[in-house]
Amino acid sequence: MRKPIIAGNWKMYKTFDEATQFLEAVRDQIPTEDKVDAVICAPALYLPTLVGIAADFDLAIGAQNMHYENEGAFTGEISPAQLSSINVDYVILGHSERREYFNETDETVNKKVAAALTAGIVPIICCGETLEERESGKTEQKVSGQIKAALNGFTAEQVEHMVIAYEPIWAIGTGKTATADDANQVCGAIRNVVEQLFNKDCAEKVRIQYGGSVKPENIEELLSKEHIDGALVGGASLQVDSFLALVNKAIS
Ligand SMILES: O=C(CO)COP(=O)(O)O
Repeated sequence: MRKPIIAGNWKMYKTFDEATQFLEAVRDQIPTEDKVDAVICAPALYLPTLVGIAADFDLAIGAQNMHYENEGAFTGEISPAQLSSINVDYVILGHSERREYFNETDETVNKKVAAALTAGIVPIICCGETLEERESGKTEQKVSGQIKAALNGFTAEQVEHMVIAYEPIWAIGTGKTATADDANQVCGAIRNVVEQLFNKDCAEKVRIQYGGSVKPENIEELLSKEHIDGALVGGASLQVDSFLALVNKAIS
């Protein structure tokens, strides 16, 4: 049985005060039983403060990106070693917005996954197809290619602790959710790829999230499906009430 993981991706939203107030508000309401992993992936600027606030309750803090080198002349970048030095637990890698606007490629995602492992940070590896790819029947081909590239060079023991997020690009921030059955089918295809590349045990252990217009109203149906182990949530993770509702629904 895989433990569900609900991760909020705040993207480039919230001021510092809004971010700290969110965590203070969540502090006393987050479920204490160990039945769900709740994560907030915040703007890098706030990570040390948020890690400090969340240290005494059940919320993990993640970054939204990082470089693959631990140090160097890379102005404006943040390294895996720097993230781990402030006890960041997770990092989102290969989000479609980074692939589209910031030249993230399958190759850099693969290097970043390796760097995250070395730094002891759990990667949340994103994949997903465009509307055009979906409509031309290329969804599984696209997603399998991204996952094969991202997982190239690792062992089953490493991969089983990673998180994969299937986020169809056309469903991100649009209010259009893939149907639970469609999302489950693609998540199942990803699990098959993991089984082919590694083994059945690894495929059964790796957690696969769905992302794209997830909200309290649709999360239960998504999570009721065999291959969907959680959600990577943008808009609905920005309000305390909806984030908590998502986390609570993941355990009920
Ligand atoms: O991109 C996403 C999470 O990484 C999804 O965003 P929305 O939940 O706002 O559609």
